[in-house]
Parts: sequence; C-alpha cells; structure tokens
Amino acid sequence: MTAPLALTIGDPAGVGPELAAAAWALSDTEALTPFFVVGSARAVEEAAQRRGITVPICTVKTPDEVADCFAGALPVLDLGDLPYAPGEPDDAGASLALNALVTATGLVRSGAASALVTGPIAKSRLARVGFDHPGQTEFVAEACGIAAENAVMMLAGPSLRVVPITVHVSLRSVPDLLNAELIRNRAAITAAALVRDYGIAKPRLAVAGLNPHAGEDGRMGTEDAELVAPAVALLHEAGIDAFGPLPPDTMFHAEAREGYDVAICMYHDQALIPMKALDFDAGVNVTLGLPIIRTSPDHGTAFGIAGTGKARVGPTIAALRMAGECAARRALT
Ligand SMILES: NC(=O)C1=CN([C@@H]2O[C@H](COP(=O)(O)OP(=O)(O)OC[C@H]3O[C@@H](n4cnc5c(N)ncnc54)[C@H](O)[C@@H]3O)[C@@H](O)[C@H]2O)C=CC1
Ligand SMILES: NCC(=O)COP(=O)(O)O
Repeated sequence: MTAPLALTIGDPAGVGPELAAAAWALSDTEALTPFFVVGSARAVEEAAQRRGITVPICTVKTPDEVADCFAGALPVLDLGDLPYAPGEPDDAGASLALNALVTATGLVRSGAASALVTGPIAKSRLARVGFDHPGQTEFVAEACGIAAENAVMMLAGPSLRVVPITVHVSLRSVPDLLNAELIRNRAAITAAALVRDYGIAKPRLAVAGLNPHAGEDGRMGTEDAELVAPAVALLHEAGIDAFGPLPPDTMFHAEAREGYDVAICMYHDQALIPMKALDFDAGVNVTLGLPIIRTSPDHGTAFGIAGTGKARVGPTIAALRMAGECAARRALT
C-alpha cells in the first residue's frame, strides 16, 4: 500500500488548520489518498469546531498508523498543544509551523510518507523564528540536497500551468538576475517533470518575453533578444519543444493556452497573476526537480478570514489530489 501524504498545518493562526479539517471531511467524496496532518491536534480540532464541521481526530506517532484510522478520523502527528487563535499570528505558532515543515519533510525523505503537502506559512513570521529561506520551496530543496536554482516553482490549475523563472525577488532586480542559462535550466527541469510526474510525453513550453511586446525589435528593451531568444534556442538544441519569446499580454487568452502545456515566465507576477485570476480556487503550487513530491495550495495564510468559515477548500483538495497522483505515478516507475 502507498504511504500516506504528509500535510503540514502551516501557520496555525492562518487558514491551514480549518482547511486540513475541511479536506478530511471531503476526503471520501473527493477520493483523496489518505493523509495526516503534521502540527497541532488541538488547533485542528478547535478550527473544525469553529467552522462547524464534525472532524474526529486520531493522534498518530508514526505514518504507518494512518491507514487504520483515516476512514473514521483525521490523523494528526501532534507537535504542540497550542490554543487556536485565528488571525493572531505569534512566534509560538510560527515555531510550530517551522517544526511541522521540518518534521514532515524528514518523513517524506525517509519514505514513511509518500508526498509533502505544505499548508500556508507567512514568510515574514517564519523569518522571526529563524527561517532564513525565501520560501518553503528553497527550504525543501536544501533538505533534499538540491541547489535552490534547480528547484523550480510551478503553479498549476485546470486552465493553466506557469513557471516563474525568478521568484521572490524585487521587480527591480529581475533583468539582472535573468540569463539564458538560468532560463534554459529551469525550463528543462520543468519539461522533465511534466514527462515524469504528469505523463505528458512531449511537453510544449511557451516562453514569455520580459518586456512589452517581447521587446518589439529592441524598441522596448533588449533582454528578449539577448536573453530569452537564446534560451529558447538552447532548449531546441536539447530537443525540447519550446517557443518564444512571446508577447506576455497575448499569451494567456483561452485560444493561446491551447497551444502549450506550461508558460515559462520571467518573474513572479507575470506567472502568478494570470494563473490566480483563472484558477485561484483550484490552484496548486508544486516544486519540480526534487527527489520527493511537494505540493501546496496556491494561496497564503489569509489571516484576515481565518476562523470565519470563508476560506474555500478547493486549493487544498487540489494540492492533496495532485500529490497523491504524482506519488502513484512515481510508485509505478
Ligand atoms: N504557499 C504558501 O505558503 C504561501 C504563503 N503566502 C504567505 O501568505 C501571507 C499572506 O499573503 P497574501 O498576499 O495576503 O495572500 P493570501 O493568499 O493569504 O490572501 C490573498 C487574498 O485571498 C483570500 N484568500 C486566500 N486564501 C483563500 C481561500 N482558501 N479561500 C478564500 N479566500 C482566500 C484572502 O482572504 C485575501 O483576500 C504572506 O505572508 C505570504 O508570505 C502567500 C502565498 C503562498
Ligand atoms: N507566491 C508563491 C509563494 O509564496 C509560495 O512560496 P513557497 O513557500 O512555496 O516557496
């Protein structure tokens, strides 16, 4: 039997605890792979009560106990007895979130869990308790012995997959950070992952330009001709079906999207704005290029609505489903 998925609680003051409970409540109808929460049993239990859903909890010491209780209760690997205080993040909650991330990553690395699904954390809150990575992506990469530049963030929804080449950096720094080698490497990692984990035999990569109109023959910037076009040429040399640089404003409409499997974008918001506009309620953030599977809902901690019952569970369900499907695919190979 496949090992269960490990779902971290995220920041316990955010929407993570209630969405973990809500996902379990729908796990039958959604046919989800069994999972367990790594975090605080008390926070999950109180979050479920506040949301008005009945979610019995079973605490587990190891993932191999999950199979026996998942059908009747949500398994939680309990790391701390924190009172549930939605919308009121503090250092104790951030420390729990970090502990959960470290613990769950270790369990997946060891094979005791089949994939890592991370609940949302606030990067600024984690930084206060010693987390010195830009995000969970880079943390998980380092834990797996993968250089951060070889761990690729992809956001995937029913309508669109996107990869930002540069991620959590200032917009001002983007042109200096981009180069043809970086674009080529990240795009090639993306293509390999689409074959291995998503069953797309010959992925089609649409590569966005950096500037308006992809530079308009140098009238609106030179990076498209000097960096992006050479990267596309390098991808062709590697036998990858890539095309571009494309004018970014016209590559995301419905008919254009039919022509590719993933959009390779030059910076965070070029990628995430179209994806979240189209698919916010079913969007998954997945890390490609790792020896383990790691997914996450596409949204953040949403402190402003935590505990109100307004947080929609779609992205968490989608992240659990994608993790389960990728794990099943890898188990076959
Ligand atoms: N995967 C992760 O761990 C991520 C973490 N973040 C972190 O989250 C924190 C807050 O970031 P924001 O930019 O405010 O993004 P956010 O995603 O937390 O919230 C943006 C807006 O979407 C709403 N929203 C978020 N999730 C929702 C859901 N499930 N159902 C309904 N509405 C939802 C919020 O109420 C808010 O109006 C930041 O500290 C950031 O670092 C942001 C994105 C991803
Ligand atoms: N904008 C995506 C995001 O913030 C997720 O980052 P990570 O924590 O998954 O690296």
